[in-house]
Amino acid sequence: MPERLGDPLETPLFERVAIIGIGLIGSSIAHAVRQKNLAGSIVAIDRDTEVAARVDALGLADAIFSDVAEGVKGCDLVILCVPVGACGPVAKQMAASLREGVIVTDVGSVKGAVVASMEPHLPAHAHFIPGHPVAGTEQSGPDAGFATLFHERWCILTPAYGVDPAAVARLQEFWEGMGARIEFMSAPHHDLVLAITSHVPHLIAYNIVGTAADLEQVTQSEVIKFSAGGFRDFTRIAASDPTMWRDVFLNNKEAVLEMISRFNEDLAALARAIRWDDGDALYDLFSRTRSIRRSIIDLGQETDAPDFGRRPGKD
Ligand SMILES: NC(=O)C1=CN([C@@H]2O[C@H](COP(=O)(O)OP(=O)(O)OC[C@H]3O[C@@H](n4cnc5c(N)ncnc54)[C@H](O)[C@@H]3O)[C@@H](O)[C@H]2O)C=CC1
Ligand SMILES: O=C(O)C(=O)Cc1ccc(O)cc1
Repeated sequence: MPERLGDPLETPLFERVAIIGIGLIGSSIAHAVRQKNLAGSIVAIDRDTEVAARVDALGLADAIFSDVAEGVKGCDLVILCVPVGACGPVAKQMAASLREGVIVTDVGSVKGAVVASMEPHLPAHAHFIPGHPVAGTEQSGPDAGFATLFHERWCILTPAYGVDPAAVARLQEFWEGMGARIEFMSAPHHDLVLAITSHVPHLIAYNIVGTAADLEQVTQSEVIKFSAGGFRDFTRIAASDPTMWRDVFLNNKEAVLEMISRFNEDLAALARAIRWDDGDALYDLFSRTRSIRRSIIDLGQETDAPDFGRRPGKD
């Protein structure tokens, strides 16, 4: 296995990296870039002045801008870390300021809609390589980030056919420098896979917490008091950022709706098994799902801790 958690690079991979959107993901990238010396300098760009002030206080960047077009000037790597619905407008704002040969990438949880909204704005001299680190937490904002977020996590890249392989290799090296493992796939396939592994699970969490909160026969304090069971894990997921997840669902409609309809069918079959005392059907499914959990742990992709992301020193 290649060394992922090694020493800082002697020579940075990029001269000047612009990170647009300094929330959980943007600040984690900034920490990791610093720690591993992956870029000569870091430019942080965020439209929110309070975020910019925190970035300054935390010392996350060498320069801070609120104007995207100003901030990206002279950068050889530009990473969009904004909610997916903002990617198109941001691409439009920065297009005319992009340096010759720049690599433009993003971290959005949806790929098809991000590509469709960004690509028309980008100049031919930019190498556009969409990306998605499959690593995160329910936290958001510049204080939530940490350098090890991407360690041993997958980062999916979805370059279009014909994109310069040398640019793809450089971006791969960048993510590997932050400890991630790279997988390549098409944008539509990414959106289908993530719909079932991430988007629908978040929707289910939002829904179950909403349903519990609305129950008339159970008080709010009982929901909180007895949430030590499975419900507690759902509340963590349902605490995820509302803007980010609104954008995910509105931008991956087709795949999410397809998975919801499959999910509804399977849920109806479970309800039927309960109604007709079909214990074998329940036992069979629960045994199958238990072995899936065990194989995820065997693959080293999860610990028995409830959190998906790891926040050393923060939990
Ligand atoms: N939160 C998570 O666990 C993960 C999130 N992602 C993706 O990463 C992206 C960012 O997510 P987070 O870091 O969690 O969000 P966040 O809410 O922590 O940070 C987003 C930042 O973008 C800034 N922003 C929004 N619109 C902007 C604009 N037009 N121009 C400049 N700045 C703007 C906001 O002020 C905020 O500081 C999203 O696309 C999300 O889908 C990917 C993997 C995991
Ligand atoms: O906190 C969790 O459990 C997550 O699932 C984090 C996460 C959220 C969105 C992504 O696109 C990738 C990872």
